[in-house]
Amino acid sequence: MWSLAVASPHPAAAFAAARPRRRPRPAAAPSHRGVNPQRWRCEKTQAWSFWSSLRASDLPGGLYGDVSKNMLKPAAVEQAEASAHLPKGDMWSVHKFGGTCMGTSQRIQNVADIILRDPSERKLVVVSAMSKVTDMMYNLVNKAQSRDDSYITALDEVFEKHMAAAKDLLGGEDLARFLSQLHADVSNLKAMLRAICIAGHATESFSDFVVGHGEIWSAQLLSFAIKKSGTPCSWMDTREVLVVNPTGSNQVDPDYLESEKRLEKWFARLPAETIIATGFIASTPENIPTTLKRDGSDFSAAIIGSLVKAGQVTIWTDVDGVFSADPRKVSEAVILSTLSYQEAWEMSYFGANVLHPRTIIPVMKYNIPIVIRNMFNISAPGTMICQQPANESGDLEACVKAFATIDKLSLVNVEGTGMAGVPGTASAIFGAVKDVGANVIMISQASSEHSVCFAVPEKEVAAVSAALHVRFREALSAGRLSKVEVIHNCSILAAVGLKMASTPGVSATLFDALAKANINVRAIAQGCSEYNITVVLKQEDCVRALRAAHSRFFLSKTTLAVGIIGPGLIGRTLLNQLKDQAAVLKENMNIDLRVMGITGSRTMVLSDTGIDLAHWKEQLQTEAEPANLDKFVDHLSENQLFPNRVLVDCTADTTVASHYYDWLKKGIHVITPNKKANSGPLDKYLKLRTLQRASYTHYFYEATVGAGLPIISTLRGLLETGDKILRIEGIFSGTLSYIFNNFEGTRTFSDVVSEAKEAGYTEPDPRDDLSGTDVARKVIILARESGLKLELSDIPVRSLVPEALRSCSTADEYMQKLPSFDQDWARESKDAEAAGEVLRYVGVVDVVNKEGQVELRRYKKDHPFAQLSGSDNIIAFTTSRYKEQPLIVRGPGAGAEVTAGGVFSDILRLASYLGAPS
Ligand SMILES: NC(=O)c1ccc[n+]([C@@H]2O[C@H](COP(=O)([O-])OP(=O)(O)OC[C@H]3O[C@@H](n4cnc5c(N)ncnc54)[C@H](O)[C@@H]3O)[C@@H](O)[C@H]2O)c1
Ligand SMILES: N[C@@H](CCO)C(=O)O
Ligand code: NA
Repeated sequence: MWSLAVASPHPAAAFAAARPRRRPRPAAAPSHRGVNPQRWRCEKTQAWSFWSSLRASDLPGGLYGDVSKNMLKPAAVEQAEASAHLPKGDMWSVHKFGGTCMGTSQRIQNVADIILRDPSERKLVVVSAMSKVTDMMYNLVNKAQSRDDSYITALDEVFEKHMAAAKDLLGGEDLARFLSQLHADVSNLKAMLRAICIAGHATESFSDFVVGHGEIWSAQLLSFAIKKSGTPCSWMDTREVLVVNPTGSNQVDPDYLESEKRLEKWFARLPAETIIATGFIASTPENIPTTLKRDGSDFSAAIIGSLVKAGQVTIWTDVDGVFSADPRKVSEAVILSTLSYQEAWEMSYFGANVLHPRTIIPVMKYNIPIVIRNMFNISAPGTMICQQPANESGDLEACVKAFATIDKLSLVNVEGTGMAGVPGTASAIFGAVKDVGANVIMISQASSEHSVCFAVPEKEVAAVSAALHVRFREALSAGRLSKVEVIHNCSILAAVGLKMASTPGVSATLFDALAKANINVRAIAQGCSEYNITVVLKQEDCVRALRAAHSRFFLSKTTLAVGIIGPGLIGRTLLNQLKDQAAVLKENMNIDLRVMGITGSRTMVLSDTGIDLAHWKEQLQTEAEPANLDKFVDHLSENQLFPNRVLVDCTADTTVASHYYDWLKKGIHVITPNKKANSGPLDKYLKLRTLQRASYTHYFYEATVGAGLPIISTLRGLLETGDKILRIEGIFSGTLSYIFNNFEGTRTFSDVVSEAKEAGYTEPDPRDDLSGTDVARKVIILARESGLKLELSDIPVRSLVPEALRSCSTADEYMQKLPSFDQDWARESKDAEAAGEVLRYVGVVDVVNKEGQVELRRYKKDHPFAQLSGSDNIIAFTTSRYKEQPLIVRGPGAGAEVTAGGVFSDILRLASYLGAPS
């Protein structure tokens, strides 16, 4: 069940004060006079007419008198004379407690305590039968009808249940009175059920009469429990008061005028200040017992609330109020503090089954607030449903109160050019739909009139489609209609809010949230009442859509489900950084990052709610399953909890990179330090970038060049603001920078390479660095980013891997053999030093000439490139704006922490694109 909860600053939020608001007493309020014997007789006549409507053949001799006595003698009658005059000028506080609230003697006592604490002077409490009793009673009737004798023991159970509750709650004379009445009722019921058993049939009114005892007993129990504390209390058999007319289809319409008259009579007899009334049961105008059918006790409370013009109707239940969305689907759903009647109405349509829409109608007429409260959590203020003033703030969040979904729908699309301007098409379509008895849930037609689409329950769509094909056979064969198409497995997502009316931006925000979660909208409907924007989407996307929309409007967390591929040096450093920063992100930026899976090349771990980042390594050893990239990706994309999904590729693998296109297509964002995709075959790269630009799915790769240094973002910034790139030149390899910065004096080249590897600067295979390939890849990435259409093979590269070592099968073998070339390197370095120069391995993107180079060059010792230290990269952008002096970015361009930091900041950029505060 749901309840309401938005932080609205409406004064109604102050409703939590238990005392109902006082209003001037309406002139039409029932007058409550003293006992009037004339009316009492009138009541008696009605009761008789009810009984005479039962078929005599159904009843054993002698029963009439007994049962009618019961009907005519509610316990309260006996107190009538003793009752004080009704106080004037205060309004009724109406409460309703459902079966769960009345489930045990302890709970009934708690209900009594709640009522006693209500400071209102006049209280009317509507109760359901104790939980399960209504079912037990229906079961009795069913058993008797099917001539199953076990109805007798089943009735004994009913008796014992109530006797036990009474013994717990009451004592002395009250207990004796309740038990003697219970005993009398049960023996009457036994006789009646025996009659049903003999006849093998029970009329609806018989059945309703039997079942209604559940409410009678619970009302009596509660009224005795309240009286025990010294507060006068009467109970009301609502069959004497509520008059309803059956309207077919399991519904009844209250007769307010007649009910009000009867209520007046009741009060004339029993002017009580605290009244416990039976929920659910009522009478027909002919005094035949009936029930309020599916609308139940809430409806009783609402009708009675409207009859007494209550100050407030409180519906007690087992949830804290009405939620902003189904909390089983959206864990951040909040309790709404207030809802307007119309909003509550809309919400209840969508299964937020706190209230049936019909419950709202009677109280809405008199602007009586309904409060939904949790009887098991009295401290929760609950949700008040009332009339609300128009929104003046124009605040989008306040506009949308709640979200709801309906599953198992199909869309039917009737399309063709022959509809435009032809009156009667809609009537023909919906006439056919009506003829098969299908319920149309939403309708949409664009003003081009070339198609009408509507949603119906999945189970009705086959009949609808068949009927339309028959109805439009001629139009289809003549081509005036091109198709009657069914789109299965759809769901509806609805945003509900009275104040959406005339507030621009609500639908834009909703659709933006859906687009960013890569959710395709199949159809849209919004009536001009603007309480509700309905979108139809694929059922499989529905929960994600709900979460995406909810998190956008309720400024709850921007949630991101993360999958990490390749927990190597960078991957594990990133996981550590995520672990350390997660709480801060949640607290300060409302970003909730959950790592839902980690996969290496051999094993993987998956989680539905998020891996504990303090223990992922152990999990990868003990709880892992064999790595399977497809399964890994499915796991991430099928998670319903988090609308936004991102894969972080921390491998250097070409195969992994080849999947980015498919992932982006699935709406999964991709973030990577892996250069393979952007420096791979040009056609694939262009395809990937085109897809990325055309979709709402993001692809970030800042760490592919200069690790955490802002290289890609700087270049983007220049390009997007209209600067023209002329040349990008620099030291792009952290490894080679480190090597040449440290390869001085007596040190050997191979030692320095080993150090770079140890420091985590090198590629998994250091030959990728030494061969210049890694630099060439970076040059290609920047060249393509600048608009050049170059392949890796277009870049001439001076490799630093000696010919003889290029064929080594492993990186280790290469590292072992490297020292034999130290002498050659010593010579080259000495030559440079003698000329007052240093060796630097540089990359150039020459945009003007549309080419790139990767070379080992010598620079004078005072050249900026000669000033570097550690794994520094230096990148100089010469542009139209930065022509005399290039724009230079310099700093460590390799290493675990800075690289993982670059990847992390891409993740946060993604979160902010998805709506997190920036
Ligand atoms: N080290 C740096 O300073 C630095 C800087 C910028 C970019 N990068 C890039 O970061 C990436 C990772 O570098 P690293 O130093 O962490 O390398 P690494 O070898 O330590 O980690 C790579 C991990 O990926 C795993 N892996 C390989 N293929 C896989 C597959 N198909 N499926 C799943 N897992 C797979 C490996 O088992 C390993 O655990 C590389 O693309 C590298 O170019 C590194
Ligand atoms: N191996 C790479 C890592 C950064 O991309 C380098 O040394 O620059
Ligand atoms: Na970078």
